[in-house]
Amino acid sequence: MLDNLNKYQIILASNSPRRKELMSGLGVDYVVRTLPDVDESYPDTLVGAEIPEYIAREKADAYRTMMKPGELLITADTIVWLDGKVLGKPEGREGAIEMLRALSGKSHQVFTGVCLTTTEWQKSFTASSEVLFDVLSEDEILYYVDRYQPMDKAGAYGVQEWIGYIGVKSISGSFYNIMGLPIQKLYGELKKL
Ligand SMILES: Cc1cn([C@H]2C[C@H](O)[C@@H](COP(=O)(O)OP(=O)(O)OP(=O)(O)O)O2)c(=O)[nH]c1=O
Repeated sequence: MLDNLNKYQIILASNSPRRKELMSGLGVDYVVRTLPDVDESYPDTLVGAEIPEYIAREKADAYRTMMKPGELLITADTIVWLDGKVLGKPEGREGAIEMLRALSGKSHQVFTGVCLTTTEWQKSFTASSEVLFDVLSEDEILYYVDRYQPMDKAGAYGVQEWIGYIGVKSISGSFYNIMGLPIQKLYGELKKL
Protein backbone atom coordinates (compact mmCIF):
# COMPACT_ATOMS: atom_id res chain seq x y z
CA MET A 1 0.00 0.00 0.00
CA LEU A 2 0.95 3.64 -0.34
CA ASP A 3 3.11 2.97 -3.41
CA ASN A 4 2.75 6.70 -4.15
CA LEU A 5 5.27 7.24 -1.35
CA ASN A 6 8.05 5.37 -3.17
CA LYS A 7 9.27 8.70 -4.46
CA TYR A 8 10.04 9.79 -0.89
CA GLN A 9 12.45 8.75 1.81
CA ILE A 10 10.23 9.02 4.88
CA ILE A 11 11.78 10.34 8.07
CA LEU A 12 10.04 10.24 11.43
CA ALA A 13 11.84 12.83 13.55
CA SER A 14 10.78 11.82 17.04
CA ASN A 15 12.19 10.54 20.29
CA SER A 16 8.85 8.99 21.24
CA PRO A 17 8.79 5.17 21.37
CA ARG A 18 4.98 5.23 20.86
CA ARG A 19 5.26 7.18 17.61
CA LYS A 20 7.89 4.72 16.34
CA GLU A 21 5.66 1.78 17.23
CA LEU A 22 2.64 3.30 15.47
CA MET A 23 4.61 4.23 12.35
CA SER A 24 5.99 0.69 12.17
CA GLY A 25 2.45 -0.65 12.10
CA LEU A 26 1.64 1.37 9.00
CA GLY A 27 3.74 -0.85 6.74
CA VAL A 28 5.70 1.86 4.95
CA ASP A 29 9.48 2.11 4.85
CA TYR A 30 10.74 4.88 7.06
CA VAL A 31 13.71 5.84 9.19
CA VAL A 32 13.71 7.39 12.62
CA ARG A 33 15.85 10.42 13.37
CA THR A 34 16.49 12.13 16.67
CA LEU A 35 14.73 15.43 16.99
CA PRO A 36 17.03 18.31 17.97
CA ASP A 37 16.07 20.20 21.12
CA VAL A 38 13.03 22.30 20.27
CA ASP A 39 11.69 25.27 22.14
CA GLU A 40 8.14 24.07 22.80
CA SER A 41 6.79 27.46 23.81
CA TYR A 42 3.96 28.94 21.74
CA PRO A 43 2.18 32.28 21.37
CA ASP A 44 -0.43 32.70 24.13
CA THR A 45 -3.03 33.63 21.53
CA LEU A 46 -3.19 29.97 20.49
CA VAL A 47 -5.78 27.66 22.02
CA GLY A 48 -6.57 23.94 21.98
CA ALA A 49 -5.76 22.12 18.76
CA GLU A 50 -3.79 25.08 17.42
CA ILE A 51 -1.06 24.50 20.02
CA PRO A 52 0.28 21.03 19.10
CA GLU A 53 -0.02 21.87 15.40
CA TYR A 54 2.16 24.93 15.97
CA ILE A 55 4.69 22.89 17.99
CA ALA A 56 4.72 20.10 15.36
CA ARG A 57 5.69 22.78 12.82
CA GLU A 58 8.37 24.11 15.20
CA LYS A 59 9.77 20.57 15.46
CA ALA A 60 9.83 20.33 11.66
CA ASP A 61 11.56 23.70 11.35
CA ALA A 62 14.23 22.59 13.84
CA TYR A 63 14.98 19.60 11.59
CA ARG A 64 14.41 21.23 8.21
CA THR A 65 17.93 22.59 7.65
CA MET A 66 19.20 18.98 7.60
CA MET A 67 16.75 17.86 4.89
CA LYS A 68 17.59 16.79 1.35
CA PRO A 69 15.31 16.83 -1.73
CA GLY A 70 13.16 13.69 -1.89
CA GLU A 71 12.80 13.39 1.87
CA LEU A 72 9.42 13.55 3.60
CA LEU A 73 9.61 14.52 7.24
CA ILE A 74 6.97 13.63 9.84
CA THR A 75 6.85 15.44 13.19
CA ALA A 76 4.11 15.48 15.81
CA ASP A 77 3.12 16.90 19.16
CA THR A 78 0.47 15.81 21.65
CA ILE A 79 -1.24 17.83 24.39
CA VAL A 80 -3.99 17.18 26.87
CA TRP A 81 -6.55 19.98 27.05
CA LEU A 82 -8.50 20.20 30.29
CA ASP A 83 -10.92 22.99 31.19
CA GLY A 84 -9.36 25.36 28.66
CA LYS A 85 -5.78 24.70 29.78
CA VAL A 86 -2.86 22.68 28.45
CA LEU A 87 -1.48 19.75 30.36
CA GLY A 88 1.90 18.93 28.86
CA LYS A 89 4.47 16.59 30.34
CA PRO A 90 4.48 16.81 34.14
CA GLU A 91 7.39 18.23 36.05
CA GLY A 92 8.31 15.71 38.70
CA ARG A 93 6.34 13.17 40.69
CA GLU A 94 4.16 15.76 42.45
CA GLY A 95 3.30 17.36 39.12
CA ALA A 96 2.19 13.99 37.75
CA ILE A 97 0.04 13.31 40.82
CA GLU A 98 -1.58 16.75 40.51
CA MET A 99 -2.37 16.18 36.83
CA LEU A 100 -4.00 12.82 37.48
CA ARG A 101 -6.07 14.30 40.32
CA ALA A 102 -7.20 17.02 37.91
CA LEU A 103 -8.15 14.48 35.21
CA SER A 104 -9.98 12.17 37.63
CA GLY A 105 -13.74 11.91 37.09
CA LYS A 106 -13.68 14.32 34.18
CA SER A 107 -13.64 14.52 30.45
CA HIS A 108 -10.73 16.10 28.56
CA GLN A 109 -9.49 16.36 25.02
CA VAL A 110 -6.26 15.11 23.52
CA PHE A 111 -4.94 16.91 20.46
CA THR A 112 -2.08 15.69 18.32
CA GLY A 113 -0.68 17.99 15.66
CA VAL A 114 1.18 16.38 12.78
CA CYS A 115 3.39 18.18 10.30
CA LEU A 116 4.51 16.82 6.91
CA THR A 117 7.50 18.61 5.41
CA THR A 118 9.65 18.36 2.29
CA THR A 119 12.24 20.80 1.01
CA GLU A 120 9.43 22.22 -1.17
CA TRP A 121 6.28 22.29 0.93
CA GLN A 122 4.82 21.85 4.37
CA LYS A 123 1.36 20.87 5.55
CA SER A 124 -0.05 20.18 8.98
CA PHE A 125 -3.22 18.87 10.56
CA THR A 126 -4.60 17.99 13.99
CA ALA A 127 -6.66 15.13 15.34
CA SER A 128 -8.75 15.31 18.46
CA SER A 129 -10.08 12.69 20.85
CA GLU A 130 -12.27 13.06 23.91
CA VAL A 131 -11.41 10.94 26.94
CA LEU A 132 -13.62 10.39 30.00
CA PHE A 133 -11.79 9.30 33.14
CA ASP A 134 -13.53 7.48 35.96
CA VAL A 135 -12.91 8.82 39.45
CA LEU A 136 -9.37 7.72 40.38
CA SER A 137 -8.59 6.98 44.02
CA GLU A 138 -5.46 8.39 45.62
CA ASP A 139 -4.12 4.81 45.87
CA GLU A 140 -4.66 4.23 42.17
CA ILE A 141 -2.92 7.48 41.25
CA LEU A 142 0.11 6.68 43.45
CA TYR A 143 0.25 3.07 42.22
CA TYR A 144 0.45 4.30 38.64
CA VAL A 145 2.88 7.18 39.20
CA ASP A 146 5.31 4.99 41.15
CA ARG A 147 5.31 2.02 38.78
CA TYR A 148 5.06 3.60 35.34
CA GLN A 149 6.69 6.50 33.55
CA PRO A 150 4.18 9.35 33.46
CA MET A 151 6.91 11.99 33.14
CA ASP A 152 7.37 11.57 29.39
CA LYS A 153 3.65 11.68 28.65
CA ALA A 154 1.31 14.59 28.08
CA GLY A 155 -1.21 14.74 30.95
CA ALA A 156 0.93 12.28 32.96
CA TYR A 157 -0.82 9.20 31.63
CA GLY A 158 -0.50 6.56 28.96
CA VAL A 159 -3.88 5.43 27.70
CA GLN A 160 -2.15 2.23 26.57
CA GLU A 161 -1.00 1.45 30.13
CA TRP A 162 -2.57 0.24 33.38
CA ILE A 163 -4.14 3.64 34.10
CA GLY A 164 -5.91 3.48 30.74
CA TYR A 165 -7.18 -0.04 31.48
CA ILE A 166 -8.67 0.82 34.85
CA GLY A 167 -9.39 4.52 34.49
CA VAL A 168 -10.64 5.35 31.02
CA LYS A 169 -14.43 4.98 30.82
CA SER A 170 -14.87 6.07 27.24
CA ILE A 171 -13.13 7.55 24.25
CA SER A 172 -14.59 9.44 21.36
CA GLY A 173 -12.13 9.70 18.49
CA SER A 174 -8.91 7.89 17.70
CA PHE A 175 -7.22 5.83 20.42
CA TYR A 176 -3.88 6.09 18.59
CA ASN A 177 -4.18 9.86 18.52
CA ILE A 178 -4.12 9.75 22.33
CA MET A 179 -1.01 7.55 22.20
CA GLY A 180 0.74 10.23 20.17
CA LEU A 181 0.03 9.70 16.46
CA PRO A 182 -3.37 9.76 14.68
CA ILE A 183 -2.29 6.99 12.39
CA GLN A 184 -5.55 6.58 10.46
CA LYS A 185 -5.71 10.28 9.64
CA LEU A 186 -2.00 10.25 8.77
CA TYR A 187 -2.59 7.33 6.40
CA GLY A 188 -5.32 9.36 4.66
CA GLU A 189 -3.01 12.35 4.28
CA LEU A 190 -0.14 10.22 2.96
CA LYS A 191 -2.47 8.57 0.45
CA LYS A 192 -3.17 11.98 -1.09
CA LEU A 193 0.51 12.79 -1.81
C1 LIG B 1 -1.99 11.33 26.55
C2 LIG B 1 -0.90 10.36 26.19
C3 LIG B 1 0.33 10.80 25.74
N1 LIG B 1 1.32 9.91 25.43
C4 LIG B 1 2.63 10.39 24.95
C5 LIG B 1 2.73 10.61 23.45
C6 LIG B 1 3.93 11.50 23.33
O1 LIG B 1 5.09 10.68 23.21
C7 LIG B 1 3.97 12.25 24.67
C8 LIG B 1 3.69 13.71 24.46
O2 LIG B 1 4.87 14.39 24.24
P1 LIG B 1 5.27 15.10 22.89
O3 LIG B 1 6.01 16.37 23.24
O4 LIG B 1 4.10 15.19 21.96
O5 LIG B 1 6.30 14.09 22.19
P2 LIG B 1 7.67 13.47 22.67
O6 LIG B 1 8.53 14.50 23.33
O7 LIG B 1 7.39 12.22 23.47
O8 LIG B 1 8.32 13.00 21.31
P3 LIG B 1 8.96 13.87 20.09
O9 LIG B 1 10.40 13.50 20.07
O10 LIG B 1 8.22 13.36 18.89
O11 LIG B 1 8.73 15.34 20.35
O12 LIG B 1 2.98 11.66 25.48
C9 LIG B 1 1.10 8.53 25.53
O13 LIG B 1 1.98 7.72 25.26
N2 LIG B 1 -0.13 8.08 25.93
C10 LIG B 1 -1.13 8.92 26.28
O14 LIG B 1 -2.24 8.45 26.65
